[in-house]
Amino acid sequence: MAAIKYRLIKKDSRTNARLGILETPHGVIETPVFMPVGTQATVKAMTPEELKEIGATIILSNTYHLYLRPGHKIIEKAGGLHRFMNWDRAILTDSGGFQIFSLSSLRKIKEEGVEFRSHIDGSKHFFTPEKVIEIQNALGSDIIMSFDECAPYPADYEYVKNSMELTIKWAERGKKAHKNTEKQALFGIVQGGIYEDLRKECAQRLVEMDFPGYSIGGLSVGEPKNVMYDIVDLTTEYLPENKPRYLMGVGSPDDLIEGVIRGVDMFDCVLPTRIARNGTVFTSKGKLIVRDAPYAEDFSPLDEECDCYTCKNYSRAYIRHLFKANEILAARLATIHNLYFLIKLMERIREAIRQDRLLEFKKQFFKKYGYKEE
Ligand SMILES: Nc1ccc2nc(N)nc(O)c2c1
Repeated sequence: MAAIKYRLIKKDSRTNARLGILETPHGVIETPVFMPVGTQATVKAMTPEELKEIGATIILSNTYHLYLRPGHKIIEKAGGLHRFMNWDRAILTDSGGFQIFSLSSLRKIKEEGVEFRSHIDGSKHFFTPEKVIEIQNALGSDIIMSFDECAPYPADYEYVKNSMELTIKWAERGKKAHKNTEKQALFGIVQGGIYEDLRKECAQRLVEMDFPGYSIGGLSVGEPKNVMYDIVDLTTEYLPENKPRYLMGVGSPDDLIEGVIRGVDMFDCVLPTRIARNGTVFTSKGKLIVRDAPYAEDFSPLDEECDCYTCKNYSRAYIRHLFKANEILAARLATIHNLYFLIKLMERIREAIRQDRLLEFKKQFFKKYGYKEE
């Protein structure tokens, strides 16, 4: 029996959007889904109960960070990541490839693996596809990622081609090393930069290896939005309909809608939690920097149309005050709201697919939010 089961419930009649159900060992997930990021075994400023309250069904954590601190062996001794962080719904762990390239200094990429220095204390480490699988097996996450190289943007064709070849080899080695297939679903990660032929080749070769799900990596790394959208469009074309597609590191409200339209089922992004801590929140009429002066005597909620705990109980003036006073509650109230906003957005997207009016929903949301149509 495989660790996860994806069922395609309905395809949108005019786009590549899909309504699906993803069954995992830690609960059922309705897709398309937004996954809050909990890199170091916590979604910053949120308790698991608050995450459940806002409707989160799956969260992310990270191999690179948890290996460095507190160490995957300690988490294994604690009974695994679910037990350690008191989260009994689904967890997806990223493999660390991306974090090594974005966080650590002194990296040496070889066929065998990647040598890097910890961003915490400069100690030297060596990740291989086998090591990364072993760490994720110890963490016990429900969905785990292959070890990949996320090519930088921009990068020339030769570099991306070699990098993609390495990602394929590492995916094969990781798949061989992964024994716990009943409990943990290993996804392949499609790379290939912005090059159509490399994306097609990478997707086809990963599909031949028959993973239970596929991530689209190497995007949301600084490329223009329309380039990202085009690469997503062409990559999903080569991925099987009956398996989930996960667009890594995305995103903002417009990116979520555009990604769903192009056939993506799963998303994660640090944006909602990160900007919340800096006092920027999503609202149905666009982003709002609540710490700004105009809100000093604005006693309305962050968003008139939002029914989250924050919007039901606190005013912009109060939340602005908390930010100005550097109070911890500021980050908590803004984070609750931002995560709820995106999780609610996904719920409205799923409803729009059900009613076959996704494009109308996009038009209406974009107009109100202040986005210009692509
Ligand atoms: N934008 C991103 C975010 C996370 C990623 N994780 C992995 N493993 N690979 C990528 O290409 C990513 C890209």
